[in-house]
Amino acid sequence: MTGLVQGYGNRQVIRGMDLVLGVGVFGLLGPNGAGKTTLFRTLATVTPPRGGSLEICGEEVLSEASVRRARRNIGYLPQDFTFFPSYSVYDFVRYCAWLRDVPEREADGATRLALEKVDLADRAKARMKSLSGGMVRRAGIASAIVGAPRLLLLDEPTVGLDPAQRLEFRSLIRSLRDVAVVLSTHLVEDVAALCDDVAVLTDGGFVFRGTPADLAGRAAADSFGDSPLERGYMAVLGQAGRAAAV
Ligand SMILES: Nc1ncnc2c1ncn2[C@@H]1O[C@H](COP(=O)(O)OP(=O)(O)OP(=O)(O)O)[C@@H](O)[C@H]1O
Repeated sequence: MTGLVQGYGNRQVIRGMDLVLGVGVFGLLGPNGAGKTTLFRTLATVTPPRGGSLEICGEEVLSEASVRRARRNIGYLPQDFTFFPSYSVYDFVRYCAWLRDVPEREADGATRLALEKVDLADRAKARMKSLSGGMVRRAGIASAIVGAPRLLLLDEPTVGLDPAQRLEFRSLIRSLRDVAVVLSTHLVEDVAALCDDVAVLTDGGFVFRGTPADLAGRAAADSFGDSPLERGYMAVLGQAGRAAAV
């Protein structure tokens, strides 16, 4: 994306953002209201940009036809995703495969594979409304990865997962090949465990981009936090806040 602008009403939320992503896991950190979900919705082509340009898999997203082509390559797990409660887990993921134009002859196999990857194969026939919160989140992850998208957008995917499930989620993400993953989280340990590249978003712009080790290196002697990465993150936010106040 180049010079991307996004907002609501008179309010600008993303202010002229440039971002190029390749294969790997890109972590997006930022406080509440920083614009992470707004950025995800724009990358997922749910909301057209107000300004600037967006290119997905080498094609600029402009016309309705280019949006449709882009969506075939995008797996998106929104922060609050919806589903038909009476659908079975299998039908929910299969429906998402259909929405993404996964070829008909591949859709059943892709659905089964996605359910296996999130360890829900044995619940395939259960109704969505009968699942626990963590299982619903795993079904959502399956709906995002079904059909092996090239761009995977995961907005706070680990919310509601228990510690064992979070570890399984990490190994699932590590097992993905040839995918650009964008992962937003409030848990810096997820970033430390998964990301090669991390950015801190605040007030609609990036105030940091680098490796998790670079971010940890930004910690100052008086920074808050229980780990080097948390202290680095808090230091970056503190510096951004002071700069904005000047
Ligand atoms: N539909 C909307 N209409 C108007 N303003 C909105 C809308 N959605 C989000 N906003 C505003 O845009 C800003 C960015 O919100 P966004 O949800 O993108 O932040 P976020 O970084 O995802 O926050 P969180 O960590 O709480 O999920 C916030 O000030 C929010 O109030």
